[in-house]
This record gives sequence, C-alpha cells and structure tokens, in this order.
Amino acid sequence: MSTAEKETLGFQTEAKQMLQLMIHSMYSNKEIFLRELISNASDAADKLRYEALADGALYEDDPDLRIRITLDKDANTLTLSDNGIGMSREEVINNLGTIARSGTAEFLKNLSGDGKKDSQLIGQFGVGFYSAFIVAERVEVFTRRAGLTAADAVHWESSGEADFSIESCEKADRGTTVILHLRKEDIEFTDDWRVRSIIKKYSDHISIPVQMLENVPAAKEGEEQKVPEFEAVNSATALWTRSRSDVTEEEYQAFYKHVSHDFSPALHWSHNKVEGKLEYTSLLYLPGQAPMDLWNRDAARGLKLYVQRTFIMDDAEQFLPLYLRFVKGVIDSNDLSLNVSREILQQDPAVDAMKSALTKRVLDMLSKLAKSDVEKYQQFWKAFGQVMKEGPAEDFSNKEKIAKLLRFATTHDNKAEQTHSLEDYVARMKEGQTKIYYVVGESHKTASSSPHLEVFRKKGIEVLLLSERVDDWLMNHLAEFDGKSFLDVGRGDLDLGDLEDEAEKKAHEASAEAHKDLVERVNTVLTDKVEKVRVTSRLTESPACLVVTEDDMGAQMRRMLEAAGQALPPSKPVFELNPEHPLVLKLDKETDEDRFADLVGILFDQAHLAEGAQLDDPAGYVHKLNKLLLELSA
Ligand SMILES: Nc1ncnc2c1ncn2[C@@H]1O[C@H](COP(=O)(O)OP(=O)(O)OP(=O)(O)O)[C@@H](O)[C@H]1O
Repeated sequence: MSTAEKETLGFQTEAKQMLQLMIHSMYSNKEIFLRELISNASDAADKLRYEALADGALYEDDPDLRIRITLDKDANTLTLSDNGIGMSREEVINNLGTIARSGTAEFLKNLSGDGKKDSQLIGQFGVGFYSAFIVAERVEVFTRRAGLTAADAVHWESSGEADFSIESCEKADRGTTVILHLRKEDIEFTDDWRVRSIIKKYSDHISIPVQMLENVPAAKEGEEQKVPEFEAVNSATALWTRSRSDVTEEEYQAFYKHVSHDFSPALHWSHNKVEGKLEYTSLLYLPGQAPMDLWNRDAARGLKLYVQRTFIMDDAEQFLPLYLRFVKGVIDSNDLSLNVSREILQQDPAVDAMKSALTKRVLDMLSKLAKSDVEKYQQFWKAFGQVMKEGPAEDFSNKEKIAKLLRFATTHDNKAEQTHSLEDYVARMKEGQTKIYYVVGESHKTASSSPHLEVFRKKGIEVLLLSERVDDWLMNHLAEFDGKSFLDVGRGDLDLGDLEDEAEKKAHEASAEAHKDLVERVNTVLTDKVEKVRVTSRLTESPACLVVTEDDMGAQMRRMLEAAGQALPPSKPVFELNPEHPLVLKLDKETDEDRFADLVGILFDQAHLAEGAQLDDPAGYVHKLNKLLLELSA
C-alpha cells in the first residue's frame, strides 16, 4: 500500500474502554484537556531543542519555539499548533494508536464505577493526548517531524471510538497541529476569555510562549483595521529559574502536574538553587499518591534533567537512589555538558556528588514534613512507606536518617496503621530495656496475635508488629537504632535482659528441670521435625509455639524465597512448651503413648497455624483432632 493512501487502523479493545471511561469520569473537570495538550507541545519543543544541539538544521529558519491556540466559533473548533519536534508516520501510529499501555487490563480491573474515584485513577494512569476526546467529538492531527520534507507529513483523525485513520499529507512547517472539533455542549472552549484563563491557570509555567491572537478593537470610521497578532498568554519562564518567593502554591502545583503527569496534587516540594563547587537548581516533589507502576523496578523513574535550561532527558534516574524512585521533579545543572548521555552520567563524579546532595535534600524534606505536618506525613508513609523500607539496605550512609523516617505498627495501640517512629518507641522503653523488640507475621493480624507476644504483653513491653514482605529484609539491614539492637521475639532464646529478675530466671530453670522427662518424650515424637524441644517462659496463654533458631532465616523470608522458586536447605524450628498450660499438664500425665503422640502432633500443628503457616498435612491434623474430640464426647 502506498503511504499516501488512507489507512484505517483499530484501537485495541482495552483502549476503547479506556476512552469511554475517561470521557465519562472527567466530565466535571473538562478543561484539563488543554493542560495535557499544552504539556505535550511543550515536551515536543524540549525534544526539538535537544535534537538540535547535534543538528542545528532542524530549526529550519524557525528557531523561536512557541505554541499557538486559535479558536473558531463558527466551525466550533479549537486548534493547538506547535513548532516542536513533530512526528513521523511510524511515531504517530506508535504514539497515538496505542492508548492501552502495559498494565491497562490490570488498571481496568481496579475501577470501582464511582466516577470520582475512577477519575483519580485514570489520572494516575495518565490519559495525556486522549483527554482531547473529553470535549471533542473528532480530533485531527497534522504533523511533520523536524528534518523530514513537507510531503512526509501525516494526517491522523479519529472520533475516539473504534478506530483512527492515517494518511500522508503536505505540511510546510515543522511540528504538530491538533484540531479539536468540539461537541456542541462544549462550545465554551471557543471563548477567548475562557481559554486564556485556563492557560493562565494550568500552563503559566510552561517555558515557551503559549500564544493567542490579541483582541483588537474594531477600527473607527476612516481608520485602517489593525490585524491581530499573536501574543503570549503565559509568563513563559521556566518555573524553577524563578525565585521561591515569586512562585505561588498554585503555580508549583500546576508545574507538578506537567512534570509528573499526575492528576492529583503534589503533597510537598522543595525548591533550591545550589551555588559553589557545583551549580544546579532542583525542584523535587513528593506525590500525593503512589503511581500504578511503583512496584515495577524497570518503570520510568527519576527527574527531568536540564542543562543550562535546555531539556536533556526525562527519567534521569542517576540523581536519586532507587528507594526514592517516587520523587518527581526537575534538576537543571550548569556543570554538565549539553551533550551528556545516560552512559556519561553514570561515570561522572559530579553526578555522584549531586546524587548524594539530592538524596539528603529529600530525606531532610521528609523529616521536616514528619515534624511539621503529621497528617501529611502519614499520607506519604501510606503511599510510599514500603519503598522507603528498601532504604537502609540500599543506602548505608543514610541508614540512621532513614531509620528516623520509618513508621511502624506496634503493640502500643495494636492498630494496623503504621504511625509509630523508632524515636517514639525508644522514648517509651521500660527501665532496663536495652533492645527494640519486633515480631514478624504474614499479616498484621497474625503478627499482633502471635503467641510470642504473650510475655511482652504481660510485662507491658512494646513490640513492633511487622507484616510487610520487605520487613524481614529491612530488619536484617537496620541492625540497630540509637545504640539499641533489634531483636526478633520469635527467634532464638528469649532474651529479656534486665527486664527479667533473678527470681523469674530461677523459676524458669527450675521448671526446665522439672519437665525434663516431658521434653524428652515430646522430642522422641517430633524427632525428625524439630531442632530441639524446650520449656518456655514466653507464653502465658498458648500451650506451645515455634521459634526460629538464631542462625536460620525468618519464616517470612523463607516463605518469600520459596514462593520465588528458590530451593532452600530444610530448616527445623525449636518447639517450645508452656509448662503452666492445662493442655501441657494433661499431656504430661498422658500414659497412652499413641494418644500422647496425637496430642503432641496437634500442638505442633497449631503452633504452625498460629504463625500463619500452611500445614504439611492438613488432613492428618483434622483427623487427629477429630479423633480426640470423639474420645472426649464418648
Ligand atoms: N504535540 C506533540 N508533538 C510531538 N509528539 C507528540 C505531541 N503530542 C503527543 N506526542 C507524542 O505522543 C506520545 C503520547 O502522548 P500522550 O500525551 O498520550 O502520553 P505522554 O505525554 O507520553 O504521557 P501522559 O499520558 O502521562 O501524558 C507522547 O509521548 C509523544 O511522543
């Protein structure tokens, strides 16, 4: 087929669904389409400037980059035209033909049908160009890539339903023109005043002029009518180059939406000019919500990099560590060369120095926020706490700082929300307590009802309740806080240090001695399954529990690695019995060895269940239990 012929191509199935959803959920905030289109045009100008660094001819005698918006009340159209990089035919198909990106199916599953919530989600997913269909029943794009000939231009058209068409056309000037054929009910977007106010509201920070035709008064009799010229509607200076005191909160928020493609407002930001050995400006934002792809480690991340006001690249991930991948923003450096590449960034010592300064900047911003606005900090922690927990392993030098930013659920209030800092914990430590105790469970419920907590509850000692996958990993790297080491209460011998008095220690030794025979009998039954059996003082209500040996990995870590398909050496737990418990007392008196073995088996399996573990032989457990129940009722 010759490229001049008109070709009609279909959107993917999911794409249709996305478009419909977007049109319906954005009806209360229609005007954002203009922000999205201006944002794309501004990115196109940035890209042209960047490519022109290597090939000045791309400017084609038209170096003044700008965006123009024209309105036609009669035709009911809004036209947005830029002289940026433009698109080739292939780029048009790739960029405007695939609404559905990776994760669309997953995303669609998350929708609730509640317009307000869904519109937030759609924003998070990023609708970009397609937001044009919120107000337009038909959209046409005429585009020519810089460097190609006028005959290489492309005309794209769609009514946002099943398909779009694409054909070759002539376009003398480089760049992209988007024509929105507005719906009847959206005629307001041909109103000059209305459109100007939207530009001021959302796009004032765009660094190139967004122009509209000036309003000229009708000529008086005998005078010549003045022809209107294009004039800039926005202030057209890169926002980060302005001084902090000159930028309003609304402007910072509008700029955030431009750099992050996030529809919801930023939570907080930090804007700084650094002078001295290294000279750069940074504007770093904390998003208010986690993006869809936060857990995809290959997803785009990092800052927009500018060198001396010239856009160089999106997603410059070299300037922040992975655990701060949620931070969005801009860095503008005076020290890097304009033809810097990702490879060069990786080797440049100036980049390392900037990375450590920016990391410190983000951690300081977080610690200030935690002090000044607890509610906002909690919102941050809810969205990004799990990512922050990767910090101590990745960034050893800032371990102490990160540790102060961590928040935990604890037995202080037993709530699932992670609201307690380690500093709070330390301040509440008992006299004589030298360790920070924690328990790890599959869920908050399992952790908070773990039998290992019984003695701690009795003594009023606070324990951190950990239940996220990353927690075991975090604890392995944290090791200590404020000179106090962390101790997993489900691991090794119970070590209460000075929290246990002499009399208690003596009583425990005496009990161990008194139950030597019982321990030996239980050991014989479980011999292949346990490392060891012993009596315990950590239980007050449960008859028995499992303990991980000192040098074994935690049960949670083990389950995680096994789920990932790793073959692990078998591990055997220590089985601890509560000698005060009526069931254990009964066990001690049991003379029938078969029944004794069944009862031991049940206690052993129950100890697994209390940990949230799966039983190796659930049917065997049920069988043993039913047998005992029948004997009981006989
Ligand atoms: N005016 C334009 N000039 C050149 N390319 C454009 C223009 N508008 C859109 N594009 C291309 O189309 C792509 C898709 O645009 P779209 O707005 O849908 O997504 P995006 O800007 O990449 O991300 P987001 O959806 O988060 O806004 C852009 O990445 C860009 O390559």
